[in-house]
Amino acid sequence: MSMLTVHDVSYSYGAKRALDHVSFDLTEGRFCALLGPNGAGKSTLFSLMTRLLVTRDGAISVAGHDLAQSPRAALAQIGVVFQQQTLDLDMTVLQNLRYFAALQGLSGASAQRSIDAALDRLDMRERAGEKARALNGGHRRRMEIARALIHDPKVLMLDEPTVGLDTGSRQAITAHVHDLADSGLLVFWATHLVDEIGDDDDVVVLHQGRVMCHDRAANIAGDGPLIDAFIKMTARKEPA
Ligand SMILES: Nc1ncnc2c1ncn2[C@@H]1O[C@H](COP(=O)(O)OP(=O)(O)OP(=O)(O)O)[C@@H](O)[C@H]1O
Repeated sequence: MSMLTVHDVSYSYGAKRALDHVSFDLTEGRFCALLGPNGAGKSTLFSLMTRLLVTRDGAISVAGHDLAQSPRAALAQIGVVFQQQTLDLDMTVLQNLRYFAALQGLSGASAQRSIDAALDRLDMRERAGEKARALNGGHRRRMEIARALIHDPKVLMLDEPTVGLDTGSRQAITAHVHDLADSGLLVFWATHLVDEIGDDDDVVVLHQGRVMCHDRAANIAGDGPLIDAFIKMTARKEPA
């Protein structure tokens, strides 16, 4: 089933065209990387998908809900982890999650059930009593992913979630998030790091605001490594 549809979306910051007729369609139970170099338009697309920005050029729908016409229904199906950390470091993991659950209208036993389920999915239950400040970078990110799952969305979006993490933490997080896709979520993962993508993952390559291709990673890579295909596809420089 179609979970995230981007249809002919364009966006400009003044004279700067950041997205140019972007279209793709993603289905449930998949890990899809939005792969693009710096400045490709990944964060702009995330901002449009979460309605931090709006455009009249094109349409986005989430789990069948048009984002412009039914924003509440569409946003209810999205869990999002932004590039910048958004935790209260002086609260415990559990307090942070309870606060977010309350913002989502969850309380009491049902909130606790959702929190426990989200912590289990990220293997974070034993950290629930620790202050966020005491967690390492990888565990803070895992907690943010758990938080994004509390309201049981169908789509999990992450904007370059491994920036600044060491190799072990990056690998742990990419493995956890692939497991979430295997359990039925659509995971949409913006990155410029090819090594976070497996052969079986879907990839949308974005460059200078345009979709260069959308296919399985193995098909894009062909006979060589994915990085070579990516560099070739994104070698073209913007005209001065
Ligand atoms: N507020 C803004 N005003 C003007 N131009 C902007 C603004 N934000 C982004 N841009 C430009 O729009 C283009 C797309 O930027 P965007 O941040 O979406 O790319 P990105 O792929 O997320 O890059 P990065 O990986 O560096 O975060 C870039 O050329 C950027 O310079």
